[in-house]
Amino acid sequence: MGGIEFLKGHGTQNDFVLLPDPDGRLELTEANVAALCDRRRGLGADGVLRVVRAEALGVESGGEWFMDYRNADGSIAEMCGNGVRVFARYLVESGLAAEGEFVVGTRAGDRPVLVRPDRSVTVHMGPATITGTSVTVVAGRPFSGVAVDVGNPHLVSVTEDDVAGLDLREQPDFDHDVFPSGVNLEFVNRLGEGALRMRVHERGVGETRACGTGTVAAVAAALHLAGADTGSSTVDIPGGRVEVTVERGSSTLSGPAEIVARGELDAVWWAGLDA
Ligand SMILES: N[C@@H](CCC[C@H](N)C(=O)O)C(=O)O
Repeated sequence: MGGIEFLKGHGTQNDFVLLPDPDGRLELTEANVAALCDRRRGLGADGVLRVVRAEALGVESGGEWFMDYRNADGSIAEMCGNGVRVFARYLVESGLAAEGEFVVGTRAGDRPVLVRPDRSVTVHMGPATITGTSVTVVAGRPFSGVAVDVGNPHLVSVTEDDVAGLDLREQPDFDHDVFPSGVNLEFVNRLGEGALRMRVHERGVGETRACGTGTVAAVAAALHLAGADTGSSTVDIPGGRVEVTVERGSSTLSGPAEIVARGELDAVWWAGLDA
């Protein structure tokens, strides 16, 4: 039995296993994705990016390739900003797309990307929509936040407390009536004009070292709280720095993307995961 091709990559240390599956033959289940992403019994990653032709899934897209994204716990999410950058980098490095501009299909819709020779990728992330306010509780402390939809749900708390001191090892509480499908939680400090620092607790993963959609949500929320709806900012996360621009009805995310390894999954191990 032949092995299953994989690659490992990251965008600002938000790390992913990529599974090239052009014709949509691989069966992904919650169990096999969770095992693959486990840092002890699998390869370890914050999520899986299945690289599949949109046509093979019967998905409408202006692009040839569809990013089938799964969180580390096996759940499906609509969108992943760092994942799209890594996905695009892989397509170029493997000769499946030419450097420059092309479109990647996602569950949140088409995302145009620009892949540069210096390994940085800009993604057009679509609208960042303010949907209301809510509260999250970290280790008994409430933080009020701005709810932002970036294709997936976010609650952004801009705080004076140094976010470096937060204990995000446990799932913070949130209002399940406001976020019935769960929510990504961002905690943000303003560092100065056009500069933010952020930590994140991701839905379906836990604390990660970066979240692309989260950084777009953070900039949109910080602008909103300052009475603005357009602007640009750097966002420092534990895994590095990205640049975000929010406009009316659109946004962009720019940052690095790396492919770090490639190999084969053991076919017997993989087949046994669902047994
Ligand atoms: N890390 C991602 C977001 C991945 C999805 C998220 N955990 C969710 O469930 O919505 C990013 O870079 O945007």
